[in-house]
Amino acid sequence: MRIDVVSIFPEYLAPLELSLIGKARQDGLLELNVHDLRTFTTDKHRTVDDTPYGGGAGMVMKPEPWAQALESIAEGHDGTKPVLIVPSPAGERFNQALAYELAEEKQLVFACGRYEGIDERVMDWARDHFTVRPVSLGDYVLNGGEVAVLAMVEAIGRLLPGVVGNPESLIEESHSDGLLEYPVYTKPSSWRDHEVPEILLSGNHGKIAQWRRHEQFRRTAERRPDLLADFDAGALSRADRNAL
Ligand SMILES: NC(=S)c1ccno1
Repeated sequence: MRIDVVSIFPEYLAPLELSLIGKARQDGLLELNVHDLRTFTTDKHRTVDDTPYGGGAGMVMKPEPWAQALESIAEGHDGTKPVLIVPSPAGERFNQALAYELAEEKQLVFACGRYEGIDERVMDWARDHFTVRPVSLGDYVLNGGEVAVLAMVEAIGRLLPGVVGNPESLIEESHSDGLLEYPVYTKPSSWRDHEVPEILLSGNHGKIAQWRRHEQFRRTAERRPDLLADFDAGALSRADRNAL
């Protein structure tokens, strides 16, 4: 996969040189390019914003630098358009399912807006060259898209083949099966008068699996009942029914 990020603060994306994503880049599992939007300006002040038509507070990002930046990045992929992801509180909600969907793409381009946002005509123009997807991390407002890109690139990048050491660890994570993950424990079995659940010391793998599944349902009901509302009751296995 190729990922491109366009920002007026490219240094904000430096953490993507670290840890799992950084190693994936070094190993050639992921190509990641960060572009400074100001590179695509033509005036001596390298201007990227201007006042909004219709009035109102703040500034709006000018369209031309964005069009030039995006034109320089878009690669043709045997007829499929790259996906242009625009982090925005006005976007579709990012979740694990969308992370898996986007991990299948050949090229993702992230446009980090600042100020009051990017001139909407950029999105209209971009639809001829990209699949344009405004995406929100959550119902809150950040000062720009960079923080959201860090989160999304990590969530997507870790799903790519070879990035995490043990692919098994992706299977039982929160949201991988529509439920929150079960609690985990390690040595010592007794710690500051807090004990590891006996069942986990029993060696009975069937009972342990049942206990873990029950904990997933219990936690999800307690913390995220909305997820249970979406959970397909018809998909409940016999093991699930026993765990409930
Ligand atoms: N909620 C998101 S992703 C966002 C981007 C910019 N401001 O908020």
